[in-house]
Amino acid sequence: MRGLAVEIISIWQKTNVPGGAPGPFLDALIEQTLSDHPRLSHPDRALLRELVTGVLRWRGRLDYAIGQVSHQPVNKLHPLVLNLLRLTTYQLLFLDRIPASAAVNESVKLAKIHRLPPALIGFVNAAARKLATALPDLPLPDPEIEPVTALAVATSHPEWLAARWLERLGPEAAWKRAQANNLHPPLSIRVNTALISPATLQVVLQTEGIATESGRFSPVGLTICSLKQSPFNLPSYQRGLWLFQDEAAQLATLLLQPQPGHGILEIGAGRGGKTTHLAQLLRGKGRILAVDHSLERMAALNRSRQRLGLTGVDLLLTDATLSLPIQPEHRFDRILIDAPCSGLGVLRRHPELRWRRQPGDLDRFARLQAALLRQAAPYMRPGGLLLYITCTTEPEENESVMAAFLRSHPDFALHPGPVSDAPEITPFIDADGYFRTLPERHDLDGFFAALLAKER
Ligand SMILES: C[S@@+](CC[C@H](N)C(=O)[O-])C[C@H]1O[C@@H](n2cnc3c(N)ncnc32)[C@H](O)[C@@H]1O
Repeated sequence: MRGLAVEIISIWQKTNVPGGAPGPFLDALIEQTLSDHPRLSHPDRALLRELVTGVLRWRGRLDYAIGQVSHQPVNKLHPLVLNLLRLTTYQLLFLDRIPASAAVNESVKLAKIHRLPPALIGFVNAAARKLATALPDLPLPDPEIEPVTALAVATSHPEWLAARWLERLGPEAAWKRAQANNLHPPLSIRVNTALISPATLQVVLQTEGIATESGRFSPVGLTICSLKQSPFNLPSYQRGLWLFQDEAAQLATLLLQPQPGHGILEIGAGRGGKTTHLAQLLRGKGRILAVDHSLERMAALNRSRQRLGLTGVDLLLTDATLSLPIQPEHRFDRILIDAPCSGLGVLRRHPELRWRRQPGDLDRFARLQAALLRQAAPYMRPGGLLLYITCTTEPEENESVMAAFLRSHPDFALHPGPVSDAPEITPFIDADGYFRTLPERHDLDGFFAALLAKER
């Protein structure tokens, strides 16, 4: 298991260099490995996930500890040696069910299996032993003396993010934000209300051995209490009764208030988390044109709509920053821009993203988001609604993009007042009229949404 974990971590690191072309998602690498090893037991599968995501979540803290016992700087260590030591340190710090001696011996065994030269095997052995002895008393940087480094190391975030949040939010809120990013998110699912009600699905899941609770915020959400088997083999999943989705995403979609019979344009449909929700709300009446430039994601959306038994969705594979292949006079009742973004609001769900992102990414995404809005806006009918959603907490991709769009599109305005179709949204609308969910405040993914109305 540990060998597979190190392999996945090493592949992710090699293919996701900050500033380089985007590589495969960590989730996809884990899923691929699991499907290549179908005989792994459920506990082994769970352990593999925990080791891989745990090491990448805590990489900053682990590297700090390794740096304290290594005579070489961490960034100069052989990549495999570093990943073996990260795995060992993670086990020593966070997994008390694995004895320290076993964690140390395992790292040496893996170094030998990978045929590292004897000097490097010796280095792994010595460093792992030192870590096992030193870790319990290893002091962390003092927040009074080095506030940025202290936050970055203790909560395992890159220094640029720690510095940015300390400056913008102040120390208390910055620490809460960073700590919340290291908690495991609840297992939230969305009920396919085209086929079943939330209450009935709870009963069905109970018969399958899965206890659930009602969604805390979303009227179509349930929370799985604990999962001791692969959820994807459950009959209820295969019959399309539900899908995994954070409640923040469910709430954000409700803002658009689609009505049966509506024509909806969705830019950035991806794997269709929100497309399929919109299709549920249309109740088979109306059409959604789901646009994305990723063939792999459109294929996943296609599979998802089939599994969920939803109709009325047309797929358009195109780069939506360029002029859209839609009749110029065509108008939609609703437009959803589910914008590509830095994902800094979903670090608890995708902990590895924090090492992938760089400060310059925020402006790069803002330009992309502005281009998508610019191309879609002319297709809005007067009196219609446009919803802009991101899963980032950073103003460059949220408020600034909206302010610039509203300046250049005076026929659009922020939708005033409460959302009549979805009263559960109201507590998440801030004083500026934006929808916002925060991991540290709501135990939800960090989403931002702005609902814009086009004048009649
Ligand atoms: C936030 S994700 C979509 C999530 C998805 N809507 C869901 O709810 O599951 C943003 C999507 O924008 C797509 N995208 C990024 N740049 C694009 C472009 N230039 N044209 C079209 N789609 C783009 C990405 O492929 C990605 O699927």
